[in-house]
Amino acid sequence: MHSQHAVSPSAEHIRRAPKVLLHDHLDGGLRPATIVELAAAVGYGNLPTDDPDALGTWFREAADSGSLERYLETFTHTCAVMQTREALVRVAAECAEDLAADGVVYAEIRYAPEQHLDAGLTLDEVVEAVNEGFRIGEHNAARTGHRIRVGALLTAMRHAARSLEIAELANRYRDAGVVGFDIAGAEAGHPPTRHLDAFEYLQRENFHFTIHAGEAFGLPSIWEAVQWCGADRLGHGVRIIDDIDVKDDGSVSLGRLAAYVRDKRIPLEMCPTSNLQTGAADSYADHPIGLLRKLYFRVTVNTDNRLMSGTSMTREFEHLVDAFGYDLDDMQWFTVNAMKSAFIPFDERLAMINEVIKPGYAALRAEWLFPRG
Ligand SMILES: O=c1[nH]cnc2c1ncn2[C@H]1C[C@H](O)[C@@H](CO)O1
Ligand SMILES: [Zn+2]
Repeated sequence: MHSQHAVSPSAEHIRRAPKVLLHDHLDGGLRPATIVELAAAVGYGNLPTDDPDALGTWFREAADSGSLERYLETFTHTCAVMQTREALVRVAAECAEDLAADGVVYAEIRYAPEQHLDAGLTLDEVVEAVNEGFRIGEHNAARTGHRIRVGALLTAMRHAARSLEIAELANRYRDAGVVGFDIAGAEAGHPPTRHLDAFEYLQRENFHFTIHAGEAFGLPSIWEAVQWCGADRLGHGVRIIDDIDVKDDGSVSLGRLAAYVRDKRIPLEMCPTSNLQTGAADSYADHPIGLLRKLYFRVTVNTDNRLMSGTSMTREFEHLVDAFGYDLDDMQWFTVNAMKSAFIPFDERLAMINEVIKPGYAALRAEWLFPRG
């Protein structure tokens, strides 16, 4: 029997397959050439180099330190050039265009509005500029035949004290382009429970949020995010693996927390390349995503920071195909998982799955039936 299922998808297949991205930072995905141009326009003189190629390499190498704290230092440069309305509109538009060209059909892009106030913008102006950029990017992408929908997640920085204000901001724009809330930044020493008032506010408002947890710090951070804060999803969550015991005979037992996360279908926003750079995993083949997928956790595949990780959704899937032998069915499984876990309304998620994602994979799977010439 000739079956597409046994065929490893090519890079071109992977790029054309519909993909869903839930965890991607706006300030971690700029085009190097755009950073150089914006820096010149706003007079930012601290870039390590003005050559776009060299700058792209610099970001990847600087982020490849094995430490989340050092990784996060590289964002000083991207945030520095994202302080004006024009810059934010442009960066957001290019983000949507780049993702659409990579075959992403739905994306939730996060950023921290509080990091874009240095030149005098208000929080509301930041949100409105980014939303405008996403709409422009969606429109431009559609004109080139790539349809994408982009929603914003507003991030509060976990070392700062503005989380309630940012949660209120997110809720204010919830029917105007913002689909949820997030907490990011250095994990060790900044437990999510410090931001309980923000999470409780969002719960009272029936709004959605995800929390970066279990990346640089282990199970206690995941436990707090889930059981104290009520996170709808976990950013990374890789350390849930510490609560899973694989015995020599291959049998597996889950601790209480891992069982809870799986039973409740709590989505894990996994970002393999980012995890290798910050030291949360040693290699693609050793990345917990392989075991978690086998155990049917609600795993999703994400880019985190395309600039710092030199990655894209296509590249993340290429690495996983190499490491675990995934085929188009696996890709569809990850993609449907992600769409089910999105923060847009249920009927829209279902329509994306049934009208866009499944038909897209079906068309790719059927290609072997037709001669190519
Ligand atoms: O992987 C991450 N973990 C924690 N914080 C992160 C990660 N990637 C980016 N950030 C931070 C740096 C950005 O400036 C901020 C908002 O996007 O979120
Ligand atoms: Zn992140």
